[in-house]
Order: sequence, then structure tokens, then C-alpha cells
Amino acid sequence: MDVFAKISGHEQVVFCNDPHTGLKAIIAIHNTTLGPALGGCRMLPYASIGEAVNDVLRLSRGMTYKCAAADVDFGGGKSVIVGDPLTDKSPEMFRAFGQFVESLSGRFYTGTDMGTTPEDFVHASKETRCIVGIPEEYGGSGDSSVPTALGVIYGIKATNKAVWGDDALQGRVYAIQGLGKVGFKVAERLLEEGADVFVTDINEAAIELLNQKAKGLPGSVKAVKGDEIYAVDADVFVPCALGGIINDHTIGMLKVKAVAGSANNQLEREEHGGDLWRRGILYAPDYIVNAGGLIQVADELYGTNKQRVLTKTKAIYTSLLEVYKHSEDRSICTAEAADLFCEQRIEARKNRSSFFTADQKPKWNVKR
Ligand SMILES: NC(=O)C1=CN([C@@H]2O[C@H](COP(=O)(O)OP(=O)(O)OC[C@H]3O[C@@H](n4cnc5c(N)ncnc54)[C@H](O)[C@@H]3O)[C@@H](O)[C@H]2O)C=CC1
Ligand SMILES: O=C(O)CCC(=O)C(=O)O
Repeated sequence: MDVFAKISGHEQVVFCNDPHTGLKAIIAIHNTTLGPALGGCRMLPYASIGEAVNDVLRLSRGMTYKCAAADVDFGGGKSVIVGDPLTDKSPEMFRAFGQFVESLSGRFYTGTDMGTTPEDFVHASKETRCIVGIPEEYGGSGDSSVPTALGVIYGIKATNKAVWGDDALQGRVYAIQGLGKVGFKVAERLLEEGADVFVTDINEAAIELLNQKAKGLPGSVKAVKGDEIYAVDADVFVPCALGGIINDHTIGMLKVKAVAGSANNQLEREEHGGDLWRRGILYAPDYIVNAGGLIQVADELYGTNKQRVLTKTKAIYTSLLEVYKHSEDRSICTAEAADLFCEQRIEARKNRSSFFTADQKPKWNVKR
């Protein structure tokens, strides 16, 4: 394998190995034009190191776009830990991970993602200040999945508006894949609003818990298994688990009119955005819909202000409507319209950075 060809779009990729704690992690820094890299840390029992490398490279690239779209002073990065979050975690492992993050001297900030929790990062934060999204009692902004889920709800509302001319959540049927930190909260909110949801998760306990919650709520839950979620009679598909789920195999199964969820990298390949568009399925670009968590953790630079985070997260609604309009005006798919917007924003910043100004401490130094 030509490693440098594989990482040619990235600035830096760091392999972290600590035999004492069993830590095997990869940190990928994609682009720091807009600021130091920021991105959560995912822990998964990857089938191979190659799979982990592919995941971290795609996720970190996505963060560059997400940061540009959300207009935060951060660049794109992400990390993955190879292991089963149910059996392989330890406080020492996250402390070791914190030491590796610290070794990057402020080039990379991280927090939770799939398989990791704010509590895991309390351990990491003992070794480095470049940790975001830890509980408020430890000085962080708290669980970033809360604003992520809220942003998904606003994303769904905007998408409903674009498809049906009415942004109400109720009266529609949603197919939710994954009831973890984000998906569960999204499902709860939809049920509170009186919507009906199909759900699936490999973790039966999450489905059981949602069924318990649903008892007092106006909406209804129907659980389905595995791939059945793609083919249910729903209006909106809400992917909240793994990426790559919009692919050659699943696209033909979808009966929905729209896709709007939190999962990162929903399109397996770029052209799947065009495929959805040609089939008349409106795709809400993942990195715009799921930016709520980023908005909250990036806000830690200024000392978190819940009202500010809420206002910026709600703005996902208007950002999405703008993307839909760009896509319509230019006759390009929504994924392409969003990418173009972000690339122009990064390019504009690059030009500005090349203009000499007096030496000034970057804002993010307040964290160090
Ligand atoms: N936590 C956050 O604030 C953010 C999360 N995201 C993305 O949203 C997605 C979900 O993240 P979290 O809720 O934090 O993760 P999580 O680990 O808390 O939840 C993921 C859920 O998906 C389930 N799952 C895994 N494989 C599945 C499959 N094949 N079919 C059905 N369910 C499956 C898991 O059992 C778990 O319940 C991920 O793609 C993540 O990268 C994006 C932005 C921010
Ligand atoms: O939510 C976080 O802690 C950081 C942002 C992130 O990794 C993401 O949006 O995927």
C-alpha cells in the first residue's frame, strides 16, 4: 500500500500504540486552514486496521467541511480507537490517549463520538487540555449529543418544509437507524411530537428502553431488524448509526422522500448523492444536519453559553434551506451544493491568511 497516496489529502496521521493499556488509536488531521483540528473519537471493534484507517480518514475530512459549514474557527480532524467499547475500555486507556493528544501541542482537539462517552474523556482530560464535551461539573460544555440531536430535529423540520411545504414533525413516519446517544434523543422528540417511528438497533436494550418511554407519549414505535429499516413505508430515513449506509445495495430499497440524520459519512461514495437526487429523494447533507455537537464544543473557546449554542444549532434549519435552494438553482445534488459552499469558504480563508498582519495570538490559545 502506498501510505502517502492514501493520506495525500491529509496533513498528518498519527498512530498511537500503548501496550500497557491496550490502546491502539489513530488520529487524523485533515486540514487546519480554519484553525486547529477538531473531531470526536470513535471506539469500534474494527475488523482490520485498514478499516480503521479508512474510517478515520473519511471522518476527519468530513470535519473540515463541517467546521467550514458551521463557521467555527477549527479545522478537520478525528480519531478512532480500535476495540470493543463494551469490553475493552479502561480509564488508563483514555489517559494514555490523552497523552498522545497532548503530544500534538494543540493541533488536535477531541471528545466523544460513537462508542465513547463524556466520562471517558474526563480521564483523557487529566493528561491534556485539548478535550471538549466533558461534563459541566468538570468544566466542559456537557454531552454534545444533546445539541446534535436538537440539530437533527431542526434539520428534519427544514427537510419536511422543502419536501411537503410544512415543517411539522407530526403526521409523518420516520425510520431511525441507531438508538444511541443521538438517535435515542431524536426518537424521543419525534414521539413527543406525535410522530410514528420505525426503529432498529443491534442493541435490543435500547429498543426496549424506547418502548418503555413511548408508553406515555403520543407517537408509536415499531421495531424492525437489520436491513428492513431501508424498506419500511416511511417518509424520512433518519440514519443515526454507522456511515456508508446510502450505497448501491440500499438506495433501491428506500421508499422515503428524504434522508436526514446524524450519522457521519452517510454516502458510501460521492456519486450516491447524485443517485438520491435523481430518484427524487432529498438528502440533507450529514455534516450540516449533525453540526449541533460541533457547535457546542467549538463554543467552549468562548466559555460555553447555552443560549448562543441553541441559537446557532437552530440555524441549521436555515442553512439547510439555503443548501436546498443552491442545489435547485444550479441543478446539482444537495451534497455537491454543500461541498461547493464549504470549499469556497475555506479557499476564501486561505487567501486571507496569506495577507501579512501583525503577530496576534490565535483565539484558541485561551484553552492552553
Ligand atoms: N455524538 C454526537 O454528538 C455526534 C454523533 N455523530 C454521528 O452520529 C452517529 C451516532 O453517534 P452516537 O449516537 O454518538 O453513537 P452511539 O455509539 O451512542 O450510538 C450508536 C448506536 O447505533 C447502534 N448501531 C451500531 N451499528 C448498528 C447497525 N448496524 N444497525 C443499527 N444500529 C446500529 C449502536 O448499538 C448504538 O446504539 C455516528 O455516525 C456519529 O459519528 C455526528 C455528530 C455528533
Ligand atoms: O461532537 C463532538 O464532540 C465533536 C464533533 C464531532 O466529532 C462530529 O461532529 O462528528
